[in-house]
Parts: sequence; C-alpha cells; structure tokens
Amino acid sequence: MTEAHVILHTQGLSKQFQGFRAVGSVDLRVVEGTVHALVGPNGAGKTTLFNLLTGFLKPSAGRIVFDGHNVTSAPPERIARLGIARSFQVTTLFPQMSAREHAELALQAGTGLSRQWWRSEKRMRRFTPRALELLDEVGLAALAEQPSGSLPYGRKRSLELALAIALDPKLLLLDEPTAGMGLEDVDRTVALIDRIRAGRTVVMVEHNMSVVGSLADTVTVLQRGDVLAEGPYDEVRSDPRVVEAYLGADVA
Ligand SMILES: Nc1ncnc2c1ncn2[C@@H]1O[C@H](COP(=O)(O)OP(=O)(O)OP(=O)(O)O)[C@@H](O)[C@H]1O
Repeated sequence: MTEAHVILHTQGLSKQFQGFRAVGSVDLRVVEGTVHALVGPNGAGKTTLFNLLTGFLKPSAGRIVFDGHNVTSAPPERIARLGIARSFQVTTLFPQMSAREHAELALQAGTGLSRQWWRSEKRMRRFTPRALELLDEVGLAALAEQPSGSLPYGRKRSLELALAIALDPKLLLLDEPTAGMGLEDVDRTVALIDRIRAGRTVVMVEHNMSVVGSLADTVTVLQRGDVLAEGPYDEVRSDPRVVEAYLGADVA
C-alpha cells in the first residue's frame, strides 16, 4: 500500500494574542484529495487556524508546509499563488457588480494585471467564457447578469465558492460554507461541494454536523486551541471526550 500524500502539514503551530493562547500546538496532516473538517465549540481556534494557514496571521511558533513548500509566515499572496484559496465572504462582494463580473475579476486576479482591471472593460471580456463556465459549475448560469447584491443569500454563498475555485486551487479552505442557510440551501451546497471537491483537497470549518458527516473523510476536533480528537466522522462523534466538549459548551 502506498502512503497517502500529505499536502498540508503543520507542526507545533501556535498563535498567542497578548499571552492568550488561541491556537496551542497543532499538528495537522491533511491528505491530498480528501475533505478534512475542523470542528469545535465557539472559541476553539478554528478561524485563527484558517488565518494562519492563509498567511493573514503570523504564527507565534511552529511550521506550515504546503505541497513541499515551507509557507510559515509567508504573505497571503505567496500562499495563494502556491494554490491555497479561501472562500470569499459575502461581505466582500460588490453589490452593484454582476455575478459574471465578479467571476471575471477573480480570474483576472490570477494574471497579475490586478491594478489595471478598471481601465478596460474590453480587456475583461477575454475572461467571460471561463467566468460563465464557473458560474454554471455552481448553478448560477441563469443569474450571471444579476447584480450580486440582489442574489438570495444561498446564491451569494454559491458565488463565493465560484470565486474561490476560479484559479483552480489545489487546496480549498471553506469557512462555514452552510452558515445561516435554510435546509434547501444546505442540501444544495453539500451537493455543490461534493462536485467541486473532485481533483482538490478541501479543509472546511463547519458547525453543522450532518454536513460534516456527509462530506468529511477526516474530522479534527479543536478545543481551546488544541486538537482534542481526530479521525473518521463516525469514530470522532462517539468519542466520549468530544461528546463532553460539546455538552460542556452547550451547558455553558
Ligand atoms: N485578534 C485577536 N485578539 C485577541 N484574541 C483573539 C483574536 N482573534 C481570536 N481571539 C481569541 O482566540 C480564541 C479563538 O478564536 P477563534 O475565532 O479562532 O475561534 P473559533 O473556533 O473560530 O470560534 P467560532 O466558532 O466562534 O468562530 C477566542 O477566545 C478568541 O476570542
């Protein structure tokens, strides 16, 4: 049997904020081609860990290796260039711009011409065919010309996914992809992530355990900045330490 390829590896990764330990000493091994979920009660350190992985925060200690590159403390642009993309947040969409224009902009960002985009609408047109393909991939073909501000919430989140996969990242980081959604949108998003995971590795922070159960190959449970448990979903969810951490959080 060949050993699974670890595409993302952290060793002793930690982050302190003025002495407060938000991420303790995390060793994470994400296997290429899998969906790896990060779960844990509020304040467990999930968002901080994401910010460390994408270079938005610098670690206090430890190491991050992605696809053979040491990216510890690397700037976000370098990490993005190496193939890590994070799902955009709804708040970063420009309400007047259409879904297609957002997709064109995301594609254009990969060409290094970012500062000139506004100079020529004609220049953007070369990205139109791929932009429409991307929107089709996330079920937004019929809404391509709508201003993004007028899209229903669930569709805005689909647009974020389209933007995150625009540059065909090797590793996709999804921050609570179903947060705030109704059942129908949750189901559609699960099906969508299941489609776009093909040929990629996904790390997602997700609170909805049925979403985690449907998508994740591996689950890492964080608590107060440390890894509490890790393994396949069925194993992890019946782990007494995990049950206690969640019950404890509920009671609190
Ligand atoms: N910039 C900061 N300065 C000080 N403390 C911070 C900062 N960012 C996060 N923290 C603290 O670090 C801890 C971990 O926060 P983090 O947002 O990573 O948790 P989380 O697991 O993502 O929680 P949630 O599920 O609520 O989003 C929290 O106690 C938080 O208050």
